[in-house]
Amino acid sequence: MDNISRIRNFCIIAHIDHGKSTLADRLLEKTHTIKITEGQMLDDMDLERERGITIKSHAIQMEYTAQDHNSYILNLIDTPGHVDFSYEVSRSIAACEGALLVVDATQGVQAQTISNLYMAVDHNLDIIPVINKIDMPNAMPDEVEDEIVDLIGCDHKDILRASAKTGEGVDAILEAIVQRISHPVGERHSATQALIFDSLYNPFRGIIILCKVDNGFIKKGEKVELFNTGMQYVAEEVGVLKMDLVPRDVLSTGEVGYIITGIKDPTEVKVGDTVTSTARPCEKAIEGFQEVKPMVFAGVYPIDPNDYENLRTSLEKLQLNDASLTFAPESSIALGFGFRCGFLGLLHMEIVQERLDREFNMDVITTVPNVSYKVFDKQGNMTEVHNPAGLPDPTLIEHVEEPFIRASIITSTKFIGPIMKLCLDKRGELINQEYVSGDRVELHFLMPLGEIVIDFYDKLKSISKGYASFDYHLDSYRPSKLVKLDILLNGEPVDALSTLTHESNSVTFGRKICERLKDLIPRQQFDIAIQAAIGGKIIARETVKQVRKDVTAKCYGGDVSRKRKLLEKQKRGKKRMKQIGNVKVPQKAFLAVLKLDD
Ligand SMILES: Nc1nc2c(ncn2[C@@H]2O[C@H](COP(=O)(O)OP(=O)(O)OP(=O)(O)O)[C@@H](O)[C@H]2O)c(=O)[nH]1
Repeated sequence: MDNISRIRNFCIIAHIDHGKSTLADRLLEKTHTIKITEGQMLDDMDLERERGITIKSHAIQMEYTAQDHNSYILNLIDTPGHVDFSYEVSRSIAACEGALLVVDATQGVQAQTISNLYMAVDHNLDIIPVINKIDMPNAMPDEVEDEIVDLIGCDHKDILRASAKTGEGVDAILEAIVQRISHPVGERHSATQALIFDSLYNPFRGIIILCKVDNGFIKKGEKVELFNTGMQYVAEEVGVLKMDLVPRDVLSTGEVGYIITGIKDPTEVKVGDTVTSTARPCEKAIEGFQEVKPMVFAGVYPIDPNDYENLRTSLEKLQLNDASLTFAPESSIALGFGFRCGFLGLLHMEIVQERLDREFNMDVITTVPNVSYKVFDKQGNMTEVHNPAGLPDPTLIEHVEEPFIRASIITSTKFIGPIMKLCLDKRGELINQEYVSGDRVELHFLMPLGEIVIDFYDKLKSISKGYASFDYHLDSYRPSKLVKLDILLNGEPVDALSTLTHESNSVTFGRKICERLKDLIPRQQFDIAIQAAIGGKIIARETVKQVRKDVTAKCYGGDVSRKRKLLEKQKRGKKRMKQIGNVKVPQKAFLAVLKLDD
């Protein structure tokens, strides 16, 4: 396909649950790309379907005959909406010329509507605003239209109205994509430059690179080079992405497609890198691609120490299509050998843990998540610490800095009181507040990221009854009075349970953790003392009393098969338990800190 003027590369951006995936399905259906029978076709991972959210971005090509009777190629890149996955949004945006900005007619503009819009505007995308869910009885399309006009400064007539559920207004969206989104620009005859925006792992074919060709072309069978690594490969197969991979002879300027090179090692392919042709090499990589910045770190340890190498391979494979995941080996006295992983947020962390379990059959323990700290010693040297256990001796520390974020919260005025209280309790500072429309306001806070990762999002949702949306970006590192809180089980400190906390509430925090651990650690054959300590001083203590009865006692000498069954059952129940000293600690206990007030 050489006619670049007939290509449209676009993505759909929206706040979570505003209907991106449903609209994507409807576009696929209207263009006869697929027949929708059940559920949403683009969310193909089980996990996505169960959680009803889009985790991974997907790319798919449609053919559409427009009112001008010409046939167009529309490449849609679906994006996730949760705040943890904004990185995936940024890389989809980098491969597109336009975006549908979807806003729910019952909810109006929300925090990620704004942040995604800014990202799209930064990349000079043509924006088509769409008010979705107009079929709902409580839809307020006129009010939402006013909000969008205020936000983008567009004309009322530029805003489309649709229902992704009933299909109303979807034809007009397809026409608008053709008419209002620019076609890609690029030089077919210049050096080859293609942006890798995603990659997939296939056990038979190796790594599948998804890319958009910005300039030049890539031919089947020719040699290609990954710009940043300098590694060369043969493009064994190239093609476009429909519901399946569709092989082609060449991928031309402006096209979105895939390359199979037989690469087996996931670490060789970096999302954001540029692919070029060795015959027509480019001089510079494609710019403007946002570097991935993990915000939250946690230890991930195999329950069975023999699984360490398997865990490494699994993480490498996961990283391949989740470029925002980082990991480095670490060891813990309590847990043995594992990895310190970097995530974009807590939801991302949970999803990685579940994917390790489901897709790679790995049983892992995840430790308390924390942010990264900058530790300055008395000589003025700075080290970045991703694990509280790695904090140097307090006598050597001059000061510690922690990351602060700028949070934006959009809500109804009636929730301002409780939201202010929540943010101030989390050491936040109100910067300003602005009216979005009617009774809705946007609040800006400066807050420590460490407080957000703990349980902020859930609390915000509950106090606002779901009517508050939240977005954030990193502001700066600032000095904070942080202390390390250690947890001891039967007198032994457990490094994997250490946390850094603000001095002002460290004692209350320590007490709450002990109480929570008491509920989470099951009774065993002996009493278990749980203690919290700061700088060697015990500040709280709880005891888990011993069990009285041996569960298998009544089987001794009796029914062997029954006893085996009972043990099997216990074994399954123990799946996510780790033996620390003589105490068995379940996965939940490592994350106790996240749910202190439940
Ligand atoms: N009534 C009605 N419901 C809709 C419409 N569009 C989407 N929905 C519903 O809204 C919910 C969220 O839709 P999704 O398409 O999953 O939203 P999303 O924006 O893709 O969500 P994430 O991928 O998780 O960000 C689902 O229950 C849809 O069935 C619509 O036009 N009308």
